[in-house]
Amino acid sequence: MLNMEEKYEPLKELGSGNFGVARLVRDKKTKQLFAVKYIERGTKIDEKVQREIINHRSLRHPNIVLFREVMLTPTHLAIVMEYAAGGELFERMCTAGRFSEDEARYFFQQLISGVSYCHSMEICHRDLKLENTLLDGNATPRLKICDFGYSKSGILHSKPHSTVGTPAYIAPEVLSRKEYDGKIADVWSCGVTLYVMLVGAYPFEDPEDPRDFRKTIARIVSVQYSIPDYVHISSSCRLLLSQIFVANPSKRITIQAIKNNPWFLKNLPRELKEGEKYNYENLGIRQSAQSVEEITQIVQEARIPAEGSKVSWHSMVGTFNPEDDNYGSSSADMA
Ligand SMILES: Nc1ncnc2c1ncn2[C@@H]1O[C@H](COP(=O)(O)OP(=O)(O)OP(=O)(O)O)[C@@H](O)[C@H]1O
Repeated sequence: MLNMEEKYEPLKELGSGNFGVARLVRDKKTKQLFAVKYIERGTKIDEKVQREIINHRSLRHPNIVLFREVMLTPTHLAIVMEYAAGGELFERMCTAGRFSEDEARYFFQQLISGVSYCHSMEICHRDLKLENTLLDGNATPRLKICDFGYSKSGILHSKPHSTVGTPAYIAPEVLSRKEYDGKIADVWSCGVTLYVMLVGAYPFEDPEDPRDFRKTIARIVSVQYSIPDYVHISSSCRLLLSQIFVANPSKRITIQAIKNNPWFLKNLPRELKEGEKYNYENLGIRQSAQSVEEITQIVQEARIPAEGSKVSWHSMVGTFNPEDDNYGSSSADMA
């Protein structure tokens, strides 16, 4: 079996996250491009990493970055996945300032399509946000949900109760520290994503004091948001936002109801309509041939620190501290 260096040629760095770096590589045989996330071997490879990989592996949908395989390098665990050449949707929105309603709907439809699929596989994402959605390289870009670091499977894992996610995107019930339904909490985060695309700002942040986490929390819990006068949003879109931003999860609109909402259905691309099958084989991308057992074995092996490396005692994931007003928009595990 080929090792990482024999199989893939490294091309450039794509960026770095909490866990490590991501690189663009080319399959030496097929010449196809892939993105690889490298996580240092040793204590950084924990249950969460394993969960991310196993959950990601089971998903196969045009709006979800496709998992390909995991490999070991002498120093890192390498997660090979579909390369999204269009970069982060967040960057695109920052460049545009905000999106028109039609543009926002175009991306929102794809987001909901991907999330709905995840939920049908009994996986909730728990960290949906603009920064975790990438775009492919097409002229009419396709949205790709990535980063399953906080995902939970209803089959493999217990019901979520820990406060994870990114403050600006967190649903009220997630803040309560009681058990919650991860799928319904995902709906709220999709609503925040839609608002951010339309307005170019976070719905529950005080524009005068955006970094004051306590204020944001208070506004989330009391569902206090408004749409600035200078932003034109149709009444049907406002209605949908108001149906998503409902504090009581049992009264919040469901993904299924969003998919039947008139605003959502406008200009819905054919391929997103129920029943349309998307064929990855046409793109020449084959999904992972690795079994769950093989992946588990590789991940277990990656838990052993690389020879000669210093043992890292702390995981790189910082514990969220509400006292720290520099939380920014990055994800944090607040359990
Ligand atoms: N499949 C991919 N295709 C293209 N670019 C990617 C892909 N996956 C990640 N990237 C880019 O690589 C960078 C690092 O990604 P990574 O997932 O390691 O961290 P992150 O998402 O920024 O943060 P974290 O995982 O810590 O929340 C990001 O800027 C992201 O845009």
